[in-house]
Amino acid sequence: MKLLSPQQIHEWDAYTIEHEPIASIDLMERAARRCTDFIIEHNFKHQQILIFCGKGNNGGDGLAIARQLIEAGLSPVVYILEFGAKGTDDFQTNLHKLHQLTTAIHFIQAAEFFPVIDKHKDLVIDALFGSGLNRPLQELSAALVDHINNAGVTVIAIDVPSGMFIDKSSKDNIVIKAKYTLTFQALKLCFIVAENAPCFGEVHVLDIGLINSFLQTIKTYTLVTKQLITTQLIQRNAFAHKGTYGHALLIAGNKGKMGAAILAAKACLRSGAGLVTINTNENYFTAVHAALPEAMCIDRSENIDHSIYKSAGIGPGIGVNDESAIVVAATLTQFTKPMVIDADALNIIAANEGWLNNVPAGSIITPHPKEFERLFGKCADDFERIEKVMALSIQYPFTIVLKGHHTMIASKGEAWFNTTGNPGMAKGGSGDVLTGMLSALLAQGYDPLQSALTGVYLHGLAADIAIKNIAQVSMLATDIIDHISDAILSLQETDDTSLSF
Ligand SMILES: NC(=O)C1=CN([C@@H]2O[C@H](COP(=O)(O)OP(=O)(O)OC[C@H]3O[C@@H](n4cnc5c(N)ncnc54)[C@H](OP(=O)(O)O)[C@@H]3O)[C@@H](O)[C@H]2O)[C@H](O)CC1
Ligand SMILES: [K+]
Repeated sequence: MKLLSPQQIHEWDAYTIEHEPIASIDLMERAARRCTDFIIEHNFKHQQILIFCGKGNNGGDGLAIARQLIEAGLSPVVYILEFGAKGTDDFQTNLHKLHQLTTAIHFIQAAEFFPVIDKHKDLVIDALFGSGLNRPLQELSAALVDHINNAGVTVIAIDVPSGMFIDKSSKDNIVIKAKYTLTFQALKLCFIVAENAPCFGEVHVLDIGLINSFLQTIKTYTLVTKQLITTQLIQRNAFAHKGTYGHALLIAGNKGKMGAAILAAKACLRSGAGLVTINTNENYFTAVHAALPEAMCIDRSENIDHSIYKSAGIGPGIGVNDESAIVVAATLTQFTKPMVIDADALNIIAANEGWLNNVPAGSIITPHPKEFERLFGKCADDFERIEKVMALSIQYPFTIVLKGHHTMIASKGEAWFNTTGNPGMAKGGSGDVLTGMLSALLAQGYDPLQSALTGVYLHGLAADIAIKNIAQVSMLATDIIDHISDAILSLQETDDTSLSF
């Protein structure tokens, strides 16, 4: 599934109108019908539905919803934000139809016409502005959105909360705070970024029958879904032995942080690496062997024969200190195969100018936003960060995994956003698990981008499976590891639950 810009959405609309073919007004009717069905099915216990409409097609949707609700026996009241200009053709057609059914249509020309909103009795449908928003809300429209937000009422936003841009930052702007957003046909970038989360609430993607073949021609961000991942899986060979699936080296752990190394190593083995060796201080070998007998250890002060390892993961729990910096510098220059670089290894690279240029081609770096900032500087907002990641993925020969609720994976100017995972993962150790998983996939011969997409997806999926039986607040990184196998097994099932959002 792809994340389209407003222009691409508009073109998709036009493509469907021409090729289905369907009249634009009928497409609006279909979109409105999906929203009306949602409202009726959810059986909101509110006594009064207030529908706020602009005069574009988003407002047209609102008018069509009002009519369909009346036809279903409800009595919504419609408020139209009046700027003096005529509405779009489909808006006007729907206004005309609505006038035949009700007189409860009010025009708002000034703040004195704002209705009193009772949060206990009213349900608000926000159809003021949709994908046609081209500037921040100001004056009357901003005052109306403030008025709705201040009422603390349940709001259902149609397509997008009014005031929210689809593909650029709306930070510090006035935006509707919706409890539900009913967006048409596909997710949009605005629902992927954390900065918009307080405004979009629960996002439901409603299928309005736009023609999917249009998407084949579109180059844009893609969502990582089950379908994408299952097509990339490498099947195990019946004649395989432990050497077939690679030996992963994990340069991880240090005094007080051996847990990071053990988590990474266990995740690495659970994700299919044939052999795992942890490079750490000799003093901690016993801890590793007690917790994970399947893992081997080599001492950090020894010279490493890099040739025997198919992949390396460096960073979890190594600490930012001179000894670790020496290991990072040596590994960057001597380990010529793809590696996963995480945590303190990233912090060490960030603190040493020019080291980023030594990262071997085909590697994967996995910063969270703070580590990203240390490496590449501050960004004003989430959208600027996404653009920066895109530019960096062209500039550098490595894959960037920017961790977050919808982890972004970028390589060579193309980017994907993950769809699995949950807030239970916001706990120490989750990142170490991911490093182990990615190292395992590289060791098995997945290419770096495939490893990043598959590893990130499975990591989130394992956590999603874990919370079926564990409260999100109680989930541990170990629980993610314990469900990696279930996640892999579930890829063999045919239903595609990953598309739900
Ligand atoms: N495939 C689909 O997704 C479908 C979408 N539908 C719905 O259509 C809207 C998009 O409708 P559109 O008419 O293009 O745009 P809006 O309704 O969002 O906006 C209308 C006009 O409002 C003006 N505008 C923009 N920003 C502001 C602002 N800050 N303040 C005041 N006015 C603003 C602008 O006109 P200007 O001439 O003033 O620049 C907009 O053109 C989509 O979101 C869906 O809800 C279809 O119903 C079905 C298919
Ligand atoms: K809206």
